[in-house]
Amino acid sequence: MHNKPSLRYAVLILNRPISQEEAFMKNFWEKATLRITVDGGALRWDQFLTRLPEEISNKMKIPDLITGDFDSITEETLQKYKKKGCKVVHTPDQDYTDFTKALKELNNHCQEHTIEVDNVIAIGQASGRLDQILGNIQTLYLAEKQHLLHPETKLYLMSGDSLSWLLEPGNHIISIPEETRKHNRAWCSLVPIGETCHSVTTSGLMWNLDNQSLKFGELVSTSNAFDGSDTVKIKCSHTILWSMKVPSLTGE
Ligand SMILES: Nc1ncnc2c1ncn2[C@@H]1O[C@H](COP(=O)(O)OP(=O)(O)OP(=O)(O)O)[C@@H](O)[C@H]1O
Ligand SMILES: Cc1ncc(C[n+]2csc(CCO)c2C)c(N)n1
Repeated sequence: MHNKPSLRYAVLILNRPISQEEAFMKNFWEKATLRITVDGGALRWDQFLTRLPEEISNKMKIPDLITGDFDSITEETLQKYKKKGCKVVHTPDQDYTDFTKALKELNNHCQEHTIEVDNVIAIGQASGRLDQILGNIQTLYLAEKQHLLHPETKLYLMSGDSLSWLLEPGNHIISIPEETRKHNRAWCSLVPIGETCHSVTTSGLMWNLDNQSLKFGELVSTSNAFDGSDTVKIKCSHTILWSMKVPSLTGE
């Protein structure tokens, strides 16, 4: 047995209902190195806390940072968290989404406080507004292309029991949790966003690709599945969006 390196991560709460199971979300929040709520995300966090017994929610850590253009958070909630001592950063720029701006503030905060995180996990149901969902994918791209985060920091979007991130050109090995492998409807997908991925080769999937091209209007690998292997291996020539089911965090 060897010790796993400690996981340093930041959690970002976007403006969607938090569908994660209470025990998971509570631990995930408490163990984070940094906690950020993005605009209306502060309301969602506040609502989530009402699902926990008061003696527990009262003892929980407060957000380190509340950001946004503040068109969604209520003044009451903003003041409540200010009083608790949360740092508030207003990001009024209307050329970037609050999620994108929150990543910049996260990076500033890390530099100011000499904090390092290996992973940033943004939590928010992908639902309702397709433009916001696509905007969130654009943020994944901007984080990479505009170096919004430390080059070693990975960014993930968690929506209910689905986890998504970008696979940059090259080779990737993804460990598949046992619970996902055994689940008979565990899905995954490889989606080329904005450009053709000229060559993709995979192993560990129900529908593997062999030096094939992914392109909208031609081939896009949605509703793929795992073949039971411990890992999925992917070689891609261009950036693609990988999404997969993670162990149920919703009790479903
Ligand atoms: N329907 C949705 N689906 C997915 N993500 C969403 C949705 N609505 C909001 N979000 C995420 O939560 C963040 C904060 O949402 P909020 O509603 O406060 O922002 P907004 O003012 O409507 O839009 P923007 O974030 O672009 O300024 C958004 O930047 C986005 O990442
Ligand atoms: C070409 C272009 N399209 C849309 C917007 C609008 N916009 C994009 S992000 C954002 C913030 C939302 O809270 C707003 C209003 C823009 N600025 N530029």
